[in-house]
Amino acid sequence: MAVYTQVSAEALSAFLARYDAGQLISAKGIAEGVENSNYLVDTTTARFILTLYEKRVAAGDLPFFLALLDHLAAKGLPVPPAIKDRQGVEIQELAGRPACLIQFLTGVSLSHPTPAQALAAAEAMGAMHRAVADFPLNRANSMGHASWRPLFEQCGRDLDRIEPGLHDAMGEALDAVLDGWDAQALDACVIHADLFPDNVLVLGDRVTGLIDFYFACTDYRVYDLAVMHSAWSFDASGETYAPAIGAALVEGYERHFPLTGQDRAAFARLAMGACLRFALSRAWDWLNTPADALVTRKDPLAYWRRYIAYRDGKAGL
Ligand SMILES: Nc1ncnc2c1ncn2[C@@H]1O[C@H](COP(=O)(O)OP(=O)(O)OP(=O)(O)O)[C@@H](O)[C@H]1O
Ligand SMILES: N[C@@H](CCO)C(=O)O
Repeated sequence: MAVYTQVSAEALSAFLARYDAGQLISAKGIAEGVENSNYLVDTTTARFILTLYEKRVAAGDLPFFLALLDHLAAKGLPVPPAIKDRQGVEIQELAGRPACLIQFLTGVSLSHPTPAQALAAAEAMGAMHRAVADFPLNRANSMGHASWRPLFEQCGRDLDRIEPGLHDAMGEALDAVLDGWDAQALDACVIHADLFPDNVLVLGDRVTGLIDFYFACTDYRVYDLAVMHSAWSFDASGETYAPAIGAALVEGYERHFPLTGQDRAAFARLAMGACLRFALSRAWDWLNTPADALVTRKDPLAYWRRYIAYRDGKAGL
């Protein structure tokens, strides 16, 4: 369960008093997610999400994320902007953490997407990439390719505790994927970088929310599609590839950005890179989260298996 920071009713009532947001009725910790602490907050006037930012979100990056959400919301994308208090302040401090009160969006977090939902979500990602064309800010990708080897080295030989031989196999994978990564002549823009099914809200086949922009950054545009492809087109164990979902993602995305020959040629490497990014962040968390923590650790091997599928041409475009 992703509630790392507990908030008392008194502290939350005092926090809400800064806003025109009614009186506190209830606040429930949200089980989903691994990065931040999230509460569903009901007041006498509305429902909100309260997010307290934890380990991987630097407070100094919050103005970028919130400006991006405001920009996308102003263009009609279904993203949840932060609420401003009476003084116009969006970023507060609560229980010792940076905190924001966020607009609640209706819809259901996806766990087992259908091809129609995949198509709609990838189309929404394409619309997002269009909408950032005049967004003036940039943010380096803190979980981008330059961070993978340092993270691998921090995990070190402990990787072999996850699976014997994993350390050397991942080392070889990094050598192969990183060689020439920088030299790829691909478009870059602000991307979501973590658009997993659980970060898309839907009602039926309609996308009602794109959420969790806290890895958003400037990187190769098609890398965002590759992240999405790796997250959506496999079962949870990473063993079974679902080509119909993969094809639906590409079809949806191409409604905004038809893939060029260069995009297609780069795709397998981008997807392998995405797999290493998530295998490594999961491995780090796996090795450093106590087994009795109130958060469900995500399986790094489920991402390592995806890497092998892309490498061996068993998944892809
Ligand atoms: N604005 C919102 N409106 C409605 N529900 C939301 C909103 N923001 C978050 N949620 C709910 O809270 C859950 C957790 O949120 P979120 O994915 O942002 O957490 P996280 O810890 O950052 O997750 P992750 O592990 O994906 O990085 C979501 O799956 C969704 O159900
Ligand atoms: N979406 C990521 C968590 C955020 O880094 C994962 O499933 O590993």
